[in-house]
Amino acid sequence: MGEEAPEFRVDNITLESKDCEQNAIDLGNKTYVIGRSDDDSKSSFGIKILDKQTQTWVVPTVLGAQPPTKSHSAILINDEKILVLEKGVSLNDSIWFLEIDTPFVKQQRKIKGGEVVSWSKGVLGVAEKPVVISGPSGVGKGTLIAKLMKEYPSKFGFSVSHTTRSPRVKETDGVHYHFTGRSKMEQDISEGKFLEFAHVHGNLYGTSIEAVESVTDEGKRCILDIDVQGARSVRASSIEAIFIFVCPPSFEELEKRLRARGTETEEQIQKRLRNARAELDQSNSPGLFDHLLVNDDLETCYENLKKLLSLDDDHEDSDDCCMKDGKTTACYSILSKTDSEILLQSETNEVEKGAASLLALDLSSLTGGAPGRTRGLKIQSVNSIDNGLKGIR
Ligand SMILES: Nc1ncnc2c1ncn2[C@@H]1O[C@H](COP(=O)(O)OP(=O)(O)OP(=O)(O)O)[C@@H](O)[C@H]1O
Ligand SMILES: Nc1nc2c(ncn2[C@@H]2O[C@H](COP(=O)(O)O)[C@@H](O)[C@H]2O)c(=O)[nH]1
Repeated sequence: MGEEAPEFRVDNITLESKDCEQNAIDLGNKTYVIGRSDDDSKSSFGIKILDKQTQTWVVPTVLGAQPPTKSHSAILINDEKILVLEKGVSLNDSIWFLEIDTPFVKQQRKIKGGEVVSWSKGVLGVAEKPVVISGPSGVGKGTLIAKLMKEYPSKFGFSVSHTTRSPRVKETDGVHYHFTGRSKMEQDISEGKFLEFAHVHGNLYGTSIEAVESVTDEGKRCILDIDVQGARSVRASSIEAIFIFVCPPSFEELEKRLRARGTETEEQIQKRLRNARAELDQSNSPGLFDHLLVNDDLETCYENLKKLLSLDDDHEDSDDCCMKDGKTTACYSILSKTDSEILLQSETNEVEKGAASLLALDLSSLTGGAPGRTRGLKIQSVNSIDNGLKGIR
């Protein structure tokens, strides 16, 4: 429902006063007003949309973790997203994208039946695709993932799922799963906090957006251990991932492993085995899984997994990002934009401390986005203002 527009016009300008800073971004028939004003709650980053034809304001549903409320500069990147750069914080923490018409936002608009926008934090540097591992219960997914995490603790991070099933004896809340009640989980799902969820073996399981984002924020590659329904949902989302299905050498061996694990009752084992047949049938669904791995001998399977993930290659991260170590503390604001780059200008005192005065954010480097982070941001220093502005204006 829209409310009547107040009597002022907005263009691509920053509206600033002592207690209020807002950016107004025009796109087609709409103007997006981003930022906090005097009457907004100080704890939220207000967003309003003006329909210029009807002169009505709409307050959209805002998804995703939002930037802390500080002053910012903003610029339209394309008809799908706006770059919002927070002022006064280090570059690593300052880059945010407000998605206004991405596929995810379009999908959410349909679900929620109203105007929706979504925040997605930018993450600097080369980012590798998340890895989705599926396969029938008892095939050894958890065992393989545990080996990977043990050998490469700084490279991989596990997406800790939520589940309504009870913890097993050796399971810890927050480590193996977030154990939760059904009504709480259903509530969180309805509020859009989950990337995917599914009813599996009689319980509800799901991957929260936060679970994936917290791994990405640590600069690690995210591993998801989810069932085939979950893999399908992630495949249908905007997240680009590698999908691996782990098969048992035989059904008999699968049953043997499940029984030997000793964590399920006979009734639960029977249910998991019934579901295993269906999951194995779906492993060949066209376009779903990128790789099938047979877990016969554990060490052989683990070596094959490492090959799939290129862990046997000695490849280095790309060297062309001046923020490769992600440690810069300099602060920047938006200067200008071309089709391929956005120029960022450092605050004067940062140059004195030796920070690059001008940086170029390569727009072709962006991957991912809501739900989740916008990854792979490539930023290069531009030697001089003259060089930097060549072809920019
Ligand atoms: N290659 C293997 N050979 C023999 N036993 C194995 C092998 N891989 C895993 N196991 C054993 O099989 C059992 C099931 O493994 P695991 O718990 O990792 O399966 P899972 O696929 O994660 O199951 P779930 O989906 O139910 O969580 C464990 O007891 C594990 O030690
Ligand atoms: N769709 C999802 N499936 C999940 C998730 N977390 C785990 N799982 C799958 O559930 C079964 C059973 O797991 P268990 O720990 O009870 O043995 C297994 O296939 C997992 O892959 C999730 O977040 N979403």
